Amino acid sequence: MTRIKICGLKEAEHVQAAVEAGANAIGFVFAPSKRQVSPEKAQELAAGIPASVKKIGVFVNSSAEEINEIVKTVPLDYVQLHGDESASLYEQIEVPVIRAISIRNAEDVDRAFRDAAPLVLIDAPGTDFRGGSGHTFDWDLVEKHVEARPFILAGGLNPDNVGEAITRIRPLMVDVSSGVETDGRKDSDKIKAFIRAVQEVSL
Ligand SMILES: O=C(O)c1ccccc1N[C@@H]1O[C@H](COP(=O)(O)O)[C@@H](O)[C@H]1O
Repeated sequence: MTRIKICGLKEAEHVQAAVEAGANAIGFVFAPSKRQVSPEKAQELAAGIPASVKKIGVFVNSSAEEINEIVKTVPLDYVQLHGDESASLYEQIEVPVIRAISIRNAEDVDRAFRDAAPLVLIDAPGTDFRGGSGHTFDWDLVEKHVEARPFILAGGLNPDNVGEAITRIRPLMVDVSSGVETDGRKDSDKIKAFIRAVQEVSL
């Protein structure tokens, strides 16, 4: 079944809703963002997440030292890099890297599918921040690459469009933030609806 990441969580009730509904991964944003959490808050939230649910930290242009310091505080399983980090940083980080690449054109898709990171995430370009814009990108650009390697799909997903995304480009994992919010705050009903929508199409 397609795996599910719910990103940008800051409150225990939303973490609980995501875990109980069947999320496979929870994302904490440590980068500048309206969804940013402190390492201490993420540590507290992570304590309530079972080991089977992966904890993923989102960073933009932090150094390996800064990232590894947070990995010591919060038991992260992966770090997701959304900035201009080079591949040489990957091996300096203590947990596996998910490389996020913004897709504007076919060259960006080629670059994403060639990246050296253990996992790649393809996303729409950010607006105010380096991700989490709530916008989709042109999924047609990806269709010819989908067999090349497993990938994570992000960017403007929501309970209404995630089924079509899975059917068309078959990602390993789908990742959502804006699409499960109401008025800028996570919404437990939308989190559950998103997870249900993935489960229905993945049967
Ligand atoms: O969510 C953020 O605020 C954010 C800030 C900086 C970098 C990445 C961020 N989030 C990631 O963006 C994508 C897509 O989110 P959306 O569903 O379109 O809102 C997702 O991978 C988040 O992890």
